[in-house]
Amino acid sequence: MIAARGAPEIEKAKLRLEIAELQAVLNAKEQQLLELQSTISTGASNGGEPESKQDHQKLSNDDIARYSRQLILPDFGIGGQLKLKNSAVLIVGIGGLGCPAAQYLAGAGCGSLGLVDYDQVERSNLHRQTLHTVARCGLSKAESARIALLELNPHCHITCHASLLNRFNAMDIMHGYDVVLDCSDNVATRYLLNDACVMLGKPLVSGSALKLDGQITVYNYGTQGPCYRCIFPVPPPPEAVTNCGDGGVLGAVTGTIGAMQALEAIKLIVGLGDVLAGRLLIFDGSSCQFRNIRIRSKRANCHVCSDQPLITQLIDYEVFCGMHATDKDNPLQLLEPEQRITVVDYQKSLQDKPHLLLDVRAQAEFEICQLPQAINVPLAQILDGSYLQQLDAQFKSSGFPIVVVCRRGNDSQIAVQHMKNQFPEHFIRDLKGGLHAWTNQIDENFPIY
Ligand SMILES: Nc1ncnc2c1ncn2[C@@H]1O[C@H](COP(=O)(O)OP(=O)(O)OP(=O)(O)O)[C@@H](O)[C@H]1O
Ligand SMILES: [Zn+2]
Repeated sequence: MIAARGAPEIEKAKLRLEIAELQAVLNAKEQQLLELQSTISTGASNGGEPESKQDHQKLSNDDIARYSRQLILPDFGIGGQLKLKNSAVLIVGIGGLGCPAAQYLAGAGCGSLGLVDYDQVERSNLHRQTLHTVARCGLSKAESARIALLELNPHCHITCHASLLNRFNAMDIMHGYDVVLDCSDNVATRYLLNDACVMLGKPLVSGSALKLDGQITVYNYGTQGPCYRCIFPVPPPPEAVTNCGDGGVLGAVTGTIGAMQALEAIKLIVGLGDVLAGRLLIFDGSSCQFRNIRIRSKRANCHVCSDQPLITQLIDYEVFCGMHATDKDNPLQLLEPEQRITVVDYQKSLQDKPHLLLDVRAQAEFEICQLPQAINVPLAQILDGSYLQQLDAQFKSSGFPIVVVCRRGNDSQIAVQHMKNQFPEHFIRDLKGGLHAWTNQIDENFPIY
C-alpha cells in the first residue's frame, strides 16, 4: 500500500534542510563573533542577552540611507531612529503573527530582537508564516526566522530562544527587553506573558487571528492601562477555544494583525501617536472593517496588576487554564482502549467487510480528502441528534459495525462517546489517530493537512 516517494526528491529535501541547518549554525557563530567584538570594544559581556542597554548616540551613513524613508517623517526623525536602534523587542511565537511583526521590526531598525518558539517549520505554515521557506521545513522557527531577518537587516542583533516559554524560564528570557509581543496561539501562554509583563513592568502588544478575523490591543501600558487579567479574570472553557490548526486562517489576516503589532511596538519605543491601550481593535477581514472598541480600565481587584495582587509569582498556566501551551502530542483520551480501533486493524479486519464509516469532519475538510466508503456526517449533526434518528432506522435493518473517523482522532472520540450513549450494545469504534495515522501508518500518499 505504501508507495515510496521519489528517492531524488527525498535526497533534495534532505540536502536543503542540511544547508539551512548549517546556515543557522553559521548565523549563531556570527552572532557570537559580533558579541565578542562588542565585548572587546566595550570591555563588558552581555552573556548573549539582548543589547537593550545599548546607547548609540549616532546613526551611521548606512543607517541614514537604509532608514531614509522613515527618517524624513516629522514625528519620527533621527531621535526616533536612535530610540529604535537602542531598543530590544521580544516576540513570542514566530508563526502567522510573529513573522510579519519581526519582519517590520527588523526592517525598521529595531536594534535587538528576541525570537521565542519551541516549534519547527512545517509546510502548512508557509502560506502565512512569511519568514520561513520550503528549504527550512524541519528547522527551528526561531533559527529559520533569524536567517531571513539577517538577510533583510544584518545590523539587527537577534537572539533565538528555540524553546517553550514557561513559568520557569519566562522571567529570565523576558527581563532584558523593552516591549513584548504576544504572537502565540494559546490561552496558557497569554496568561503567562501577561503576568510576567505585569511583574516586570513591560507593555505587552497582544494579537490574535482566526479565520478572517483578527484583534489587537496593548496591555499593561502606563499606570491606567488594563492587563489581560483585568479583561479576562478567568480563562475560557477549553471547548470554547479554537486554534488556526482547527479553525483555519487566511495568511493576509495574520499579516495585517502582525504588521500592526510591529507598528504599536514602534510607537511605544519611539513615543509616537496614540498607543492602542484601553482599546481593542477588531478587524473583520470579510467585510474589511476595523472597529475600535473601548475596553475597561484597570480592575481595582485584578489578581495581578492591582495594588494588592494575589499573584506575585508565575503559576502553572496549563493547570490554571486546563489547556496545553503546545499543540504537540496532546491527543484527547476520552474512550477506553476497547472502544477504539487502530488504522492497521481497521484495514486488515474491517475495511473490506460491510460496515459504516462515518467521517465527522466539516464538509470543507471532507472535500479535501476522504477514505473510500466514508460518509460525511459533521460532528454537530451527531451531537444535535439529527443524524442519530436516521441511524436508528438503519441499525434496525442492517446492524453493520460503525467506525468513526476525523482528522486526528479527537472529534471521532467525542462522536463515539455520544453515539454509545444512544446505542450501548452496538459495535462503534473510533479510528485511533484519525487520518493522520492513516497517512503515517497505511498510505503515505494520502494527503495530510
Ligand atoms: N509558550 C510558547 N513558547 C514558545 N512558542 C510558543 C508558545 N506558545 C505558542 N508558541 C508558538 O507560537 C506560534 C503561533 O503561531 P501560529 O498559530 O501561526 O502557528 P502554528 O502553531 O504553527 O499553527 P498551526 O496551528 O497551523 O500548526 C507557533 O509557532 C507556536 O509554536
Ligand atoms: Zn490587571
